[in-house]
Order: sequence, then structure tokens, then C-alpha cells
Amino acid sequence: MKTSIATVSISGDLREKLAAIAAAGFDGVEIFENDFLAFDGGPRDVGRMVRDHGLEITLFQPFRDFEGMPEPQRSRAFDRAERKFDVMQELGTDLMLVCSNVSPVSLGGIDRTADDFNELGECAAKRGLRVGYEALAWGRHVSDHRDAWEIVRRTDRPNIGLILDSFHTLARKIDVNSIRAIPGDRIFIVQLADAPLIEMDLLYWSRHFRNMPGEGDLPVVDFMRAVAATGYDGPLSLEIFNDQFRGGSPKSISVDGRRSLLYLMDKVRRLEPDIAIDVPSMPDRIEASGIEFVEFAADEAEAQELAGMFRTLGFAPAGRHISKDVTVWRQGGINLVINTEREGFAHSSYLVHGTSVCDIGLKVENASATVERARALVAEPFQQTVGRGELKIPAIRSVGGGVMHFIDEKTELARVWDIEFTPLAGDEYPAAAGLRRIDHIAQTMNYEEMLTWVLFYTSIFATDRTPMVDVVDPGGLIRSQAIESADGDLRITLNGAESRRTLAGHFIAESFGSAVQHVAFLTEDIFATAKALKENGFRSLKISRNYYDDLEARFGLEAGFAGRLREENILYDREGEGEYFQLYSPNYGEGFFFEIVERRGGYTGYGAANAQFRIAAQKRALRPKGMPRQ
Ligand SMILES: O=C(O)c1ccc(O)c(O)c1
Ligand SMILES: [Mg+2]
Repeated sequence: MKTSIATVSISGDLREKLAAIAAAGFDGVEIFENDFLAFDGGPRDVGRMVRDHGLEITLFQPFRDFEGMPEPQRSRAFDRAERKFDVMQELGTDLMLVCSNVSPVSLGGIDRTADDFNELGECAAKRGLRVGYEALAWGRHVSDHRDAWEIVRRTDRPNIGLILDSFHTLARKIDVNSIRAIPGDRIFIVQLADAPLIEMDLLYWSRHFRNMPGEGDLPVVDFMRAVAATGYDGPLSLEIFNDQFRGGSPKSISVDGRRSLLYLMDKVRRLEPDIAIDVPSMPDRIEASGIEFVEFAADEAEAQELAGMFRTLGFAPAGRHISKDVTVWRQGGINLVINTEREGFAHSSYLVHGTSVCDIGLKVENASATVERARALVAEPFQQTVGRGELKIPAIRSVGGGVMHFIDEKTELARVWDIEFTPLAGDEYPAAAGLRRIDHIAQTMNYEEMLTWVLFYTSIFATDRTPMVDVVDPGGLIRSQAIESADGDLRITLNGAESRRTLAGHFIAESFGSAVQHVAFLTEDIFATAKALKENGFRSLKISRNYYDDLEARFGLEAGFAGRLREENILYDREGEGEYFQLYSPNYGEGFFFEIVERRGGYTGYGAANAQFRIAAQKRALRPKGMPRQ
């Protein structure tokens, strides 16, 4: 499988773009004409630079408003084409993209258009060049790949072929099976893009909202299955016009691009076992059955403070690491680890981010297969020196600089707590509060990074994303989206902040990067838990009285029940038969906190409707007395 990406898809100048594209492992690059025009060097220099990066130029594009023109525009279009052929030869590429004409003066007409391509094909053939025709979804006369293909077919020249672009076909909801009838060798290149489903003008949607396959809502897999059926084996080329990507990190967007293509083709191969698809083999998406541990990096003083918080939550120290300054605190099936080592990853994470979650342990069926899939999808494996008596636990770098370890039952990894830790009695600790397992963890990031995280999680793990919801913080909007396994065993919520004035934005700024902002524990009886916590000295986040008045009215709650919620500062939500209860800890440091939830009757959400009131309460609690409101 040859992978390629259009230079228009990422930020930077041409030099930066090529470096990032090459580093992410692409084979080729589409040179978008404007990137070339803006470059301070001739076409030969660009060609050399591309090849020096080990890349090839898969396509030069776009050539606009060519076909079906009256005179004198027609002759001018041919003159223009000759000039671009000169450039292409110097660049060292043989393929030009002609996108369907949008000019109001164009005449259309299938025979006229085929004649134009016939003549252009003759000119190109003299130089050994090829021309591909792409139907823009908003083309004046041709806006459907089926019409573009009919024109190419009538031209009947080997150097005139079709260019397919998933966006144009899928945005117009054209039946992808129509692709299956096209001979693969007449398709010169396949461009791929996804997009979120938003009702809007096609051109505007295409130029601003495209994203990587798997990041949006279009059936790109069905499109690619149809392409695979044609026998096409040329480059798969990303062409992503996206406002955020234009301002994003070229390195990270390029990696997302490669990951999206590998993930896409892995899916296609599994769905089309009879078609030979050349994609590196990798284990199927990994089923994760929950979070085995959450590890905090801290210094001694903050470790004490954190431990104090764990204690009020009903956790007790369960083990001390055999050789490291690492303690595991336990309650039910929850393991919270505090690492105060002065070296290693946790320490460097502490130096950069301060006290924060540096590592997440996921329970999987096969830990080494998990790393194998992650590596195949260009994630970075993580390793550090393993001390005597310690296990080598498979791990990767997750997005945002954190680490993710994998624990399975297959091997002795599941016994890590017995093998690497000396048990602690923890007798003098207050009673457990009924916390059973980690319900979810919430990771906070800049909004622009959200697609990167979504693709990371959904491509490696058997998870899906929920629709994005908006959460109102007094300082701005937070976009929230969950990644979850089908049975809800693994739940991670991603919160994207656009403004530093939000609690989430403040947290990212203060912790120097995206991080876990809260961990939510599951209880089976929120009222019993609230009572036990109170006895442990836990002080819950105080929620406004107005919230409870509204709750009572909104859900028609009995006054007594609403009163109990109010008394315990428990937030409530309902979804059909399902009910959700939430209790919050105070903030720790710059905005980290714990949540306790109970799910009744199959409630599957996260209480998004309550988030605004929780955030307002947290902001009140954060504001030092006498400080002006934001
Ligand atoms: O938006 C455009 O004009 C445009 C240009 C070239 C393409 O390949 C394309 O898909 C869109
Ligand atoms: Mg295109």
C-alpha cells in the first residue's frame, strides 16, 4: 500500500510540510500548486527536496476550469496546461489533476468535454505525462464521479484516467457501488477524506471541515471497499482541507494521517478477505475491559496531600513497591498509585506537569498484542529499565505525552500487585466507601487535539465515540465526547478547551499540557457512599440550591428525594429508564478532582446536562475570597 498526502492538508511552509510528511512514513506527496507557488525556489529544487526526503510526487494539482470551454477560453486553457506540464516535468511528476469546471462560461456537453480531454491527452502523451479527471461535488456540469468516468471512458486514451475523491462522492451520497464497475487501471489516484455530518454548502463543507478517514461520519470504509473491488492498487492519498489542521502541528497531523490510512485499510482487509490488500498485518482492535490502575507522579509533600484525599475517599494503602517509592492505594477493584521516585518517567512527568496522572493501566486480553497493534498504527512503544524482580509490562506513549500500560490475565501481568509490591495492612484506615471500579477517566486537552485523541483510541481499541456535546463554562465552551467500548467497560471522556478562561483551559495551562483532569469511581449506592465519605471527613463540592429547585421541577421529583440530593450535593440526571447520580470532590491543585457516580437502569451517559452547574460550583470553590469574578 502506497500512502500519500496532499501538502494542503498540514500547516507550515513547504519545507516543514515535507519533513513532517516524510517523518510520518508516507511514500508520496501531492503538491498543491499554491504551496509550490509560495515556495522560494524553482520546480527542480522542489522536486529534489521531495526526493531527498525519500518521497515521490504522486500528483500535481489542481488544474481548474479546463474542459468544455468556448473560445477564446478554450485555447487559453490549453496554453495554461502546457505551462503546467513544463512545471510538472521539472518537478518530476507525471500526473496532473484536472478538477471539473466551475466556470459560468463553461458549456459542458459530454462529447465536447471528451474531445477536450482527447486533445489534452495527446499533448500530455508527447511528454510522457498523464491527466486525471476529478468530479468536484459542486462542478458546473460534472459533479458526479459516474459522469467523470463516462467522459474518461469516451476519451479512450491510456494517459487519461479518473481521479476519485471520497469526499465528493460521499458528500453527494452517490452510491459507492457504482465504483465497482470501473476498471482499477483507469483510476489514476484515489483521494481520501472524511468529514463530520453537518448540513451546509458543499464547497464550504469541503474546504473547511474535511478530516482524516475515521475522524468524521462519512462511510469512507464502504467507499474504499468499492475501490478495492476494482483492483486499484495505486496510492491512497489524503487530501484534507481543514481549518484546524492548517494551524495545527504538522508532525502530529501527519502521524494522524498515516494512522488513519492504516486503520482504514486494516478494516477494509477484514471486511474483504477475498481481495488482496497490501496493508501490514496487525491484531484486530483491542477489547479493553477496564482501567486497572491510575498512577500519579508527585513529590513527597504533594503525595501526602493526595494520600489524604484518597483516605477520605475510603482508600487504604495496599502495597509498597519492592524497590521504588511507589505505593498502591486500593478500594474495591480500583488501584490508585502514587509515585514519588526521583528518576524515571514518572519523575520527568512530574517535573514537566507537576502532580498529575502520568500513567494509565488498561486491562486487555493480550498486552503484547495491544502494543503490536498500537505500533502498527504508528504509536510509540514505551520502555524503561526494569528493576530486579519487576515485570516487563507492555506500554506505549499515549497522546499528550502520557504513558499507557497494558495488563492481561494471560500472563503473570495480572499478578503485578503481588509480584512487585509488599502488602500493607492499612488497618488503621477509615472504612471503604463502596467504590467498586473506575467508571471513567476524563482527559482534558486543547480543542484542536481532540481528533488526534479520538483517532488514537478508536483505531487501537474496540471503542466508538459518542456525539460531541457542548458544555458551558462561565469562561467559554468545552466540547466533550466520550470514547467507550460497546459494553461500557472502558469509558474515557475527552474534553476540549478553546479558552484559557475555562476551568479546563486553566487546568491545561497550569499542568503544561493535556492531562487527566478527573477520575470517576462507580458505586452501587450513592447515598450509602455519601454517608461513608462524610464519616471519613470528605467534603463534597457544594452545588447551588437553584439547581435542586430546577431538578425537582424538571423531573417531577418528590420533594423528599430532591431534598436528599440537595443535602448530599448529589447531581442527578435521567435518560429514559436510566438514572445517574454524581458526587464531586473539591478541586485538588489547579483543577484536578474526583467524581463518584451511580448508574441505575442502564443509564449510559455522563450527566452532560449537569456539567455546567458542576463547573460553576468548582469555579466558586477555586476563587480565593475577595477576588473579583472572571
Ligand atoms: O476545493 C477545491 O477546489 C478542490 C480542488 C482539488 C481537489 O482535488 C478537491 O477535491 C477540491
Ligand atoms: Mg480532491
